[in-house]
Amino acid sequence: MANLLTFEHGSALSDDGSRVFVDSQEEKLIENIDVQKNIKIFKNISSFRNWRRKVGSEGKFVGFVPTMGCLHEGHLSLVKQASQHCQAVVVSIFVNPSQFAPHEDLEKYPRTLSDDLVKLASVGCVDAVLNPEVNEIYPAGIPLDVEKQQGTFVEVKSKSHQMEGQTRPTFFRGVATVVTKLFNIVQPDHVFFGQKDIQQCIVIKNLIRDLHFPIEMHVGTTVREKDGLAMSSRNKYLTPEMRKVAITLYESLNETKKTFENKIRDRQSLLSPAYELVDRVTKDVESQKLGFSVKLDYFSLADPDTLQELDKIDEKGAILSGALYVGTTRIIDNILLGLNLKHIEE
Ligand SMILES: Nc1ncnc2c1ncn2[C@@H]1O[C@H](COP(=O)(O)OP(=O)(O)OP(=O)(O)O)[C@@H](O)[C@H]1O
Ligand SMILES: CC(C)(CO)[C@@H](O)C(=O)[O-]
Ligand code: BAL
Repeated sequence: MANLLTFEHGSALSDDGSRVFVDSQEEKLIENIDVQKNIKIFKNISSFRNWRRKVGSEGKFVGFVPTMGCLHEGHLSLVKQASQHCQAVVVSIFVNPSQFAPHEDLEKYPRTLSDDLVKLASVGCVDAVLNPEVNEIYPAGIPLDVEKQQGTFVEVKSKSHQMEGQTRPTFFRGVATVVTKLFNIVQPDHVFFGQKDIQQCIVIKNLIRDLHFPIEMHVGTTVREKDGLAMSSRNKYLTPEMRKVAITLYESLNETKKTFENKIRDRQSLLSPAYELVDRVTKDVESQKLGFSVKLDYFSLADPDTLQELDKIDEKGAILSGALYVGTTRIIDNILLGLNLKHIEE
């Protein structure tokens, strides 16, 4: 690596303005990623913009995968999808404070940058990683208490209060705000989000439309572990005992899916088997005294456009989703009934 200019402890600025890491642990990583695989790692928005301008002037389409890091195969599948649509792929790694409520896990959220970079390098199709500091993204600061916040925020009304929004009332405001900022910085042509966070996809679809972003959104199917558990960075929090129990959420959604496939369409008959399974597991875990508890947050059977809860599914289909606490870890999942992902994308 030529002409490194050290500018803060543990990191350096290469001559094209991209940031690389030079502490002893990561020195090898630079050779691996920055030189061999040619991933540019940007800490700084203005140096990213220089790179973006150059890529645009070469006539390349830019695909963008926003993440909070602690990458797994779900993220990598979006990266691969991006490389099929675009000549340049950007991944952001930014744990966004504004989508965490004060009681949530911002502090302990896994931050695994070195591992993430190795994974991205192994995919071989990532051109740039944007890893900004919180104060650059939020120049006015970002206290988690919404009442104390200052500056500019984005809300997608009528899509943010249902389902996930009931338990996390300011979550989608935080997501919409940071995604708007990231879209303004990255200026992508195509963006890639995962079905696992299906309501987030719907919020972003509306945001792109309402704010006239010239961006096409793609939704990647949920990548699952062998037993069916949706991959998720927060699965890291689960102990082996919790991990076994976590599959209950997907299994219960599948109970409802089987009922739907038997041509049943009314809410109560559809959701009963799911509630029964969770109830059974909740009691089992309690009686086995495993040292943690299981608690259902919600099941939702919602209209795919309005996100309103349905009493009956019609030809339009429905989003079946749920959230389950396994100990203090909250996992989410969903299955589409009678519609496909194209409907969510368009
Ligand atoms: N299992 C998965 N399959 C496909 N895409 C996924 C999967 N998990 C996450 N994604 C997508 O990756 C993008 C970045 O998500 P994020 O970094 O929050 O990871 P996460 O695993 O969802 O984390 P968390 O556990 O905090 O919800 C989002 O668009 C998300 O929907
Ligand atoms: C879209 C996102 C990166 C915004 O912080 C986050 O909500 C996520 O990882 O799903
Ligand atoms: N993947 C969604 C990020 C969050 O739950 O904060």
